[in-house]
Amino acid sequence: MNPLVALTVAGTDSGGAAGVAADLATFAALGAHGTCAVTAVTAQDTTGVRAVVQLSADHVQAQVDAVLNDLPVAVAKAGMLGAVAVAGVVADLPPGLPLVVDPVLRTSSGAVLADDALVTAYRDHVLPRCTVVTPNLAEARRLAGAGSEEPPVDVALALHALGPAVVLTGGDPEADWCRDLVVDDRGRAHVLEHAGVPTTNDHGTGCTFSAALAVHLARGEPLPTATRAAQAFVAAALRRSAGWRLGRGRGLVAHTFVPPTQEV
Ligand SMILES: Nc1ncnc2c1ncn2[C@@H]1O[C@H](COP(=O)(O)OP(=O)(O)OP(=O)(O)O)[C@@H](O)[C@H]1O
Ligand SMILES: Cc1ncc(CO)c(N)n1
Repeated sequence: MNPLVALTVAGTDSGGAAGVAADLATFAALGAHGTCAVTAVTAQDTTGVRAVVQLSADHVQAQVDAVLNDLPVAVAKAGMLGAVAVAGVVADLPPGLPLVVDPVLRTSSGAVLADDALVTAYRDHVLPRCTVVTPNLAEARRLAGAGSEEPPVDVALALHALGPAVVLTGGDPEADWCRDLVVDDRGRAHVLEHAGVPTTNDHGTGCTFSAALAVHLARGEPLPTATRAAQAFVAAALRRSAGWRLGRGRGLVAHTFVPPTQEV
């Protein structure tokens, strides 16, 4: 039997925690074959982003075409896009292909990965095309043009009004409970609460979550069920890396699935 094939359109993280590395590791862990179209190459580690080389929209399109013309891709996810023209490539993915968009506007270390023109392109072209968008609250407010006083449910509903279902993620290393707010395709809101894992080794959670969500949706699960499964996948990964002491900055969410072979 063939595995499900998933495509990520995203940037690389040289530290191996976020972006394409997280997506391919997550697809593999869930039994899917991962393919990728790289949008940008970052020089990045646990302390932050040092440099970014943006790939041309033509080259991103060429990677997408190579994959789609050869392999039976069942679902796509988009992470860092980096440029308005690349947002256009994502918006032009074949209309029937389910698409999860994790808007990458700024990293947790503070690097700005999207300017105002790219935010506008997300709002006008990418969100109306995608199946589900998975921003955190700061990203959701920026995409919706909402102020800090607007309640999260209203922000999520404003994004839903642009077209997609929404999972507004609420990861918090200090909270006993994390709350992800789901607005399904019919505009019904569900708060999906789960136990927080007390760890600051959480670099890469957003990418890992949206990649896991894409695989579960492609298997036909309704959005709340797929969200629960993706939450559980991230929580297990966070528990696995909670004791790691790797890097000088914010540590990595685990993408290893067998016990470590060497301690450092
Ligand atoms: N400490 C934690 N314990 C349990 N679940 C967590 C924790 N941190 C994040 N999550 C979960 O991980 C998923 C991704 O959410 P998060 O809010 O971290 O995304 P993000 O802010 O976009 O991540 P990133 O910083 O990688 O961009 C959500 O389901 C969230 O609840
Ligand atoms: C390449 C890349 N994509 C996404 C994120 C989001 O955290 C990141 N830090 N780097």
